[in-house]
Amino acid sequence: MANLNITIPALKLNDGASIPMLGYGVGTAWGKKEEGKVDQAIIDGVKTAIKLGYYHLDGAESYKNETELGRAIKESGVDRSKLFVTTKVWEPTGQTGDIERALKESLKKLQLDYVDLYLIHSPFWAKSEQDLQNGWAEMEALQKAGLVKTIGVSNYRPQDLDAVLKTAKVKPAVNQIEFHPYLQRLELLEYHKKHGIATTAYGPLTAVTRAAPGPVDDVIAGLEKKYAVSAGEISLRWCIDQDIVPITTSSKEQRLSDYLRALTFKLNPAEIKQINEAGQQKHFRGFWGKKFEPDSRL
Ligand SMILES: NC(=O)C1=CN([C@@H]2O[C@H](COP(=O)(O)OP(=O)(O)OC[C@H]3O[C@@H](n4cnc5c(N)ncnc54)[C@H](O)[C@@H]3O)[C@@H](O)[C@H]2O)C=CC1
Ligand SMILES: O=CCc1c[nH]c2ccccc12
Repeated sequence: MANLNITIPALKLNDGASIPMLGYGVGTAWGKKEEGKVDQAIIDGVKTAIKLGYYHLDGAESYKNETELGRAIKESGVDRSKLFVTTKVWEPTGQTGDIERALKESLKKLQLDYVDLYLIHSPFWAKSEQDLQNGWAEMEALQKAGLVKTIGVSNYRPQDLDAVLKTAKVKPAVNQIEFHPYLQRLELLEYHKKHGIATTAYGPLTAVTRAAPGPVDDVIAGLEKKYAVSAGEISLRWCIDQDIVPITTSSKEQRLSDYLRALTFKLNPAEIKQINEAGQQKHFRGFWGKKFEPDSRL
């Protein structure tokens, strides 16, 4: 296996912190049903990713594997300050103190005294605008207390961000969303740009994996040939070249190693446009489908 020995570049966030431009997700591939028994395969998978240079690790309370993520971090031997660790709070109840309790529990499992990025996993728990605003105020307090470096959200739509921004003292630094050629989120990306919110992308390989075949196939095949990389790497680069941070995952070391080739070339604006135009001919949402109705494209 070629060791590319690549340092993943970083994107500056609106609070001055830097997020590595490619993340490793500890989520869907190995989502555990129960917290219970420690799963060595998850620990080994994260350690492999770290060994390859994936220092941006994307976890969540709901993945029920923060214990494994924490052990892998410890056993990796990489200095904590070099890693960028994200976790997410699942469904707060709206009661003050709820998010703080969840974070403290996460930190305990992760064996960390802070996370680099803490996200509210989705807006769908909130029963009102006020819930969203109170939840965000709690996040601000946690940042102030030093338990998290950067705060953000995930799966928030323009209307959810509108509610948060009405009362926010600190703007969300990040919105983690599903993003790929078949779900381009143009209105939301415009909103992010206007407010200085960075976009991180889950499901970045969707168009070439679970939503394939489709109208981007020919464009991507041409680019695979031109840059001598795989469709996955073109998909990741398509995000990076739009200043969007892809979060991918695999249990296969070879795939994770190959994905790093996404950092060795650049798509030109015409190539990005070709993917965008082809992608807009199909719509596909892989996660949270029902929750996004009636407008699944938001
Ligand atoms: N905030 C949220 O609501 C969500 C966050 N996430 C985060 O994003 C991370 C990545 O999400 P994914 O959708 O898994 O990302 P992804 O689109 O990069 O897909 C990765 C998956 O595709 C598979 N894959 C890769 N190459 C393939 C090929 N050639 N043929 C078939 N399958 C192939 C991998 O084995 C892996 O399971 C998760 O681990 C999690 O951390 C994921 C979903 C929702
Ligand atoms: O974050 C992605 C979607 C999701 C929400 N909860 C879980 C639990 C396990 C795997 C994925 C997810």
